[in-house]
Amino acid sequence: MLAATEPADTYIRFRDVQKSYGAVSVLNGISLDVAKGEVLVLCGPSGCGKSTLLRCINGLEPISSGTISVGEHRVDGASQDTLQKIRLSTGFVFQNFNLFPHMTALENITIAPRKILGLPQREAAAEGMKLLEQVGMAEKANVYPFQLSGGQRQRVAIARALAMKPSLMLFDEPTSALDPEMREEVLQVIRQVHHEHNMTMIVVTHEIGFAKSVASRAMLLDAGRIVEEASARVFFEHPVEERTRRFLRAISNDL
Ligand SMILES: Nc1ncnc2c1ncn2[C@@H]1O[C@H](COP(=O)(O)OP(=O)(O)OP(=O)(O)O)[C@@H](O)[C@H]1O
Repeated sequence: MLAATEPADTYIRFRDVQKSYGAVSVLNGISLDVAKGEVLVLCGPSGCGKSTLLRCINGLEPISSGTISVGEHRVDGASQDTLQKIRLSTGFVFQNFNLFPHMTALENITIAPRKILGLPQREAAAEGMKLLEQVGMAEKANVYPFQLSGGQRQRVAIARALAMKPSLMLFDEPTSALDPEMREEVLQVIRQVHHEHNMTMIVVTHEIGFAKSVASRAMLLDAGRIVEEASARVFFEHPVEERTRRFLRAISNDL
């Protein structure tokens, strides 16, 4: 049952989440709601807990206390069966692509639908080709990851995540390993995925232009605490907290 203050269309809900690695406390009382179809941009200094927060969402990291729910599922304390359901409905795109090096672009995309969903090869390949077209990579279907640029690898990784028809996409610094000229092509694909699928997304990124163009909300995390959370327009143009202003100045100077 939802509390009266919670929006009915909440897809991800954190309540007072704490996460420690041994004696090191990494998330310190995170409470957060992400609505269905919303794009939340998450930023913060190195080591503040951004990747840990993403990994807690699909149970890759168990939390120390508090509660997390995703869709109809409670993540903390979930059975392996439930965790599997949550992970299958969550696409995860990492900084370093994590493509299988010995498989072509198309094979990278079809492997999970074939092995996990039991899709016949022909159907998986047809779906895979559609996705490669969507990310502008159809002509590279039979090419291996080492023959692709970083931006192209990341576009294949996005198509691979989409092949499982997720309801949620988590992006962990998807462009930070890329040269500046390749970043835009990946950001454009992420924008397009959102527009075409109206998918709920959390994107860890410091790309302000991208965040302004696609994010509904943005949030600054520092030392495992939410410093500021606001609409993307307010967050990037009129942040309330001095810490946010300082952070935004610092990342603008790095660009
Ligand atoms: N498996 C682990 N065991 C122990 N400590 C960890 C583990 N994973 C992360 N940490 C620590 O937790 C803290 C937060 O790490 P996390 O990767 O979530 O930060 P981040 O904000 O994503 O950083 P970055 O921007 O550098 O990727 C860091 O101090 C990190 O060293």
